[in-house]
Amino acid sequence: MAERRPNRRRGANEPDPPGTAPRRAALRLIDAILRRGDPLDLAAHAATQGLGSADRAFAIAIVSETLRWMVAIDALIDSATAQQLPGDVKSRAVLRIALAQLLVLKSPPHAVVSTALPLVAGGPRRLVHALLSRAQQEEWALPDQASLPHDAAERWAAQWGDGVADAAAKAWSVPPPVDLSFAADPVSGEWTDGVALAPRHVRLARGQAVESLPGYREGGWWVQDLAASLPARLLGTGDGRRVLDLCAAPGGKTMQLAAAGWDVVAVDASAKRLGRLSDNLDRTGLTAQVVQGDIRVWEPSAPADAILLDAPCSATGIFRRHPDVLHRIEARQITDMAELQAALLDRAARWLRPGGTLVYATCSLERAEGEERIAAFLADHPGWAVAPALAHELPGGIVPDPNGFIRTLPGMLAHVGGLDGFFAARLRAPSS
Ligand SMILES: C[S@@+](CC[C@H](N)C(=O)[O-])C[C@H]1O[C@@H](n2cnc3c(N)ncnc32)[C@H](O)[C@@H]1O
Repeated sequence: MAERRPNRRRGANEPDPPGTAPRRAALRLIDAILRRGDPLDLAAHAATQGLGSADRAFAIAIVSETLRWMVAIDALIDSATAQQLPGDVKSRAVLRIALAQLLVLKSPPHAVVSTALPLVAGGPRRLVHALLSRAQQEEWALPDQASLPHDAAERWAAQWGDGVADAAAKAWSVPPPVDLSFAADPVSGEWTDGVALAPRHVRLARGQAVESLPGYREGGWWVQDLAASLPARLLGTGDGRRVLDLCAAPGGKTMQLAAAGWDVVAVDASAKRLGRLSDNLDRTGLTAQVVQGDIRVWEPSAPADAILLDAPCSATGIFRRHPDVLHRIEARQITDMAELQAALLDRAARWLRPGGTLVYATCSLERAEGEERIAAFLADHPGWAVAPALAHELPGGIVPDPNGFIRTLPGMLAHVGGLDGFFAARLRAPSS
């Protein structure tokens, strides 16, 4: 992107300096996330409309790094202002994205300042200018480790202990590696840059363009965090038996199940997300029956041998990849999600043949959406039992918890790039 030095004074009708458009988009996007609570990936489309792909990627990078480092950036802003700027004023948002560019993305300072000032037109331009100048003169720097937003830090310290909350902050400070799941064991020698942490898995260092990796077109693999691949592994091979993949889109687990020989019925309420699932099946050459349905009302025509319910959840476990999540999710949403999960689990349990297996999973780091959900389900459904996950079913370094559940936490496998936070329980239906 071409950049130029800022004019000393700009007239009201002067055009924005080059490079302002992606920053303006970043400002819209961060507003949608922090004020309206919109997810980054949904809001990005509207906020970046009209931008080319490089500017769009830049706007999203600004927002992602702003969110990841926001606690530390806010502390810097507050240390330099006599009166604390309210959390939701535009000038704070402009300072946040400008400081993320200066301190994280290392954008040229003159470009950061010249493009920040038009964003506060009609507001405290002087304050913004003075603070950004001070940041440069005093060579402000961020700490080595990002801090979690207050609510998440408190919730996780209370649920998992200070060590896990600290490991989460560490994990949040660096973008995560790229995990690939394979339909069949990868050809040895083809992935020498990667490390296999489980069968049909390769982990690559971050920053690789997925489309340029070997075999992308042939569709032998797809991107899926190692933790996200664990629930489907609990169902083993299908040998043509029928599995209901409930809440299936965009289809990471559908592809695993199809590749493992299951006859898959993939159900999801979202037509748009099912479109991505169908694209994924087309690319990988795997097959599944794709059904659009809300499982609060939809019903299968016959009982299934197995069910995978990858329930909608707060998604707090995937905070490394979605740095907006921890800024958006509040206790109330976790409670609402837990209620929905209970309803979906209750319906899914009716659709299994006697003695069949149901795997329940969420990408959440909240007990209310995992351990507590299953405890409540078992209390309400006599005859159902936990079929404990076994150590040999899991990658080395991950062991089932004392209840036989899979609970991946920040800090696990940290020496090889860590894991998303996931919960999975395998349950057995009564045999009659
Ligand atoms: C965690 S995502 C699923 C991820 C997917 N299993 C995978 O591995 O790629 C949850 C999904 O639940 C779907 N969903 C939410 N509520 C639903 C409902 N009532 N009925 C069916 N699908 C629902 C959402 O559209 C979303 O695609």
